[in-house]
Amino acid sequence: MPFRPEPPYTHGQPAKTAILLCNLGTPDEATAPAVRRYLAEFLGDARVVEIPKPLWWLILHGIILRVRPAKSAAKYASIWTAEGSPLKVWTEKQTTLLRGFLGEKGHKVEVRYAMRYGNPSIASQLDALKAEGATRILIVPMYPQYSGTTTASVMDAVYDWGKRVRHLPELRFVNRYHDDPGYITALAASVRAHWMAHGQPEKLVMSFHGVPERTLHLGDPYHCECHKTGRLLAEALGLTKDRYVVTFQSRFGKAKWLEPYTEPTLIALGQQGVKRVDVMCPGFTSDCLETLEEINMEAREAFLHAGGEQFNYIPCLNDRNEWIRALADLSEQHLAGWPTRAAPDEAAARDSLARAKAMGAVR
Ligand SMILES: C=CC1=C(C)c2cc3[nH]c(cc4nc(cc5[nH]c(cc1n2)c(C)c5CCC(=O)O)C(CCC(=O)O)=C4C)c(C)c3C=C
Ligand SMILES: [Fe+2]
Ligand SMILES: [Fe+2]
Repeated sequence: MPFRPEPPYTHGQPAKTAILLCNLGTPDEATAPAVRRYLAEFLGDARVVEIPKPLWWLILHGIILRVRPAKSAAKYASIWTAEGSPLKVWTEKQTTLLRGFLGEKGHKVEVRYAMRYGNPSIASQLDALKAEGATRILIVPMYPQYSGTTTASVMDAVYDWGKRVRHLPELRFVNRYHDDPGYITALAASVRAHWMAHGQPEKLVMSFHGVPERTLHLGDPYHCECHKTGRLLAEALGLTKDRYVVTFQSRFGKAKWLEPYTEPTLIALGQQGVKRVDVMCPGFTSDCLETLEEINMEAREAFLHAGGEQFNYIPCLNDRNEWIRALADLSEQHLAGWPTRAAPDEAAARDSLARAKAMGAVR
């Protein structure tokens, strides 16, 4: 792809910092065509499904994209809000709150969000930031636990954008924050607030999104990072090992995924006589289809059918104050030590601009 024209004079300008929060993405509408478009992009990503392309393309386009969109669209319809998909609504809100939070602390930082799949795309938001003069961009994936399937895929999208940009901004990435004290504190505060209102359960189920088990054997740190989050959260809450369990949800396809699976664990707990569970999804920074429908509807029903009596869902971090503060602290830590250039070099700027004008590149 050819490089596109860019403003000729950009050196010597003062550093302008921006933060791009990157989430997974969600369909534009809760309809089968919109879900098909979204799933085609998502499941067409070789980071997400590692089956060799010719075979996977046959399965994806021949079966999955014909069958799944209608079923998934009905599920999306059950959680859709007046403002749109919860994932997008929360991500948007987090962006606004983080911008305000950093502004109040005196930081001149633009904050935007992008979606890895669907809209607004990572490329479109990076284009917009560059057009606004951003010279340093911190990429913050909204995934606390690093996985090749998610975090690395955000990086791919950023690098792909960079391949067609002549004058690249400086880039920094946050790889992980599964053990960040602010993130753990925010999770613990959300559980404590829930317990204040409802008392404590027999078991706290911490359900993380699953990934194929083979990714663990191939070196993906995701499984270990989920367990570390679980352990740190349990420690913060003073829970002994018998009071909580880390599980994995959202299995996709026939392969073995990380175990124990969430729903079968809840069924087993119900059958063993556990009457009350609290379920939370610490790996999801906003509520979405996988938490609101799969956990709070489907898994709830499975537990209650298996003999359980009380199923409490603890919402994701969403717009919690402690979480926005954690995001602000995390951003500050990653922005620290990033040198700002001294005052712009006025002479160089005039000279460069005059040359650009002489060449007819700018008017
Ligand atoms: C939180 C981290 C996530 C990981 C890791 C992850 C891996 C992963 N996901 C799929 C397949 C699907 N996931 C779907 C929805 C979905 N996944 C995440 C997050 C992670 N996925 C979120 C936040 C959501 C919800 C999006 C929303 O719009 O609310 C879906 C689509 C829904 C459906 O059709 O059921 C699929 C499919 C794979 C294969 C995978 C790793 C290999
Ligand atoms: Fe997923
Ligand atoms: Fe699901």
